[in-house]
Amino acid sequence: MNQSKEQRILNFVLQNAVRGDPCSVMDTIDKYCSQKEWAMNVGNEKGLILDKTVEEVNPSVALELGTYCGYSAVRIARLLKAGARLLTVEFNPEFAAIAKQMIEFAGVQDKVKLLEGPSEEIIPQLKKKYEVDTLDFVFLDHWKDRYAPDTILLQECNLLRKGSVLLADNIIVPGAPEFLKYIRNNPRFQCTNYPSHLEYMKVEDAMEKAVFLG
Ligand SMILES: O=C(NCCCOCn1ccc2cnccc21)c1cc(-c2ccc(F)cc2)cc(O)c1O
Ligand SMILES: [Mg+2]
Repeated sequence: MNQSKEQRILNFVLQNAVRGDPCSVMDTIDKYCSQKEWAMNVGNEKGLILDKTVEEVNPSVALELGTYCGYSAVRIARLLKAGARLLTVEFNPEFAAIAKQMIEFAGVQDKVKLLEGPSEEIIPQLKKKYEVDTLDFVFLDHWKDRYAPDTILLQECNLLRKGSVLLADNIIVPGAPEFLKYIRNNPRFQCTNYPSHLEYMKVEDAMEKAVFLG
């Protein structure tokens, strides 16, 4: 049975990247997806915005919604301090299996917990089942129409504290209009927009940072 694009990306990494070297894994994925097959990794341009935000927050507990092949999980985990952890949620079992191998090859598996399932089921489990108190950082990169409802759900589950930082991908393409409307009109969030480009393309995109004010 012929391979999926995600399997081809993983194979290219296994054959060309340096095991245990997260930057080598990121660069190899970016090389494949810019030269051979486009894929929806956050990429290096928006990835630098993600890096700066993670370094600024220096989270002890981070959540990612939308693992895909594990590119941004590796990107985030490589910057985490000793003892800090990333919980990353993937809905698609095939993608989760690819991401697990990607994360292990990069050598960041001790910092990453990959959770399979829909965000609306997993978010309410974070406190009790996954021993989370509050989240310092949340990267939203899953279904764009889930950004707003999941931001509301995070608040309802008391998972945000004063200063928690949300960073959302794809504000322009594919777009998250309901999220923008919700977050920019909400006095409990301080928002910042970061213009950029769609991964591997000359198409405009942007990220939105939202700091929870408590
Ligand atoms: O669609 C995108 N991402 C989402 C994947 C499914 O996520 C589903 N999913 C993952 C966890 C999870 C948890 N609960 C529910 C659903 C959950 C996405 C799409 C594009 C894109 C841009 C231009 C195009 F022409 C075509 C596509 C770019 C991106 O950067 C993206 O992130
Ligand atoms: Mg994205």
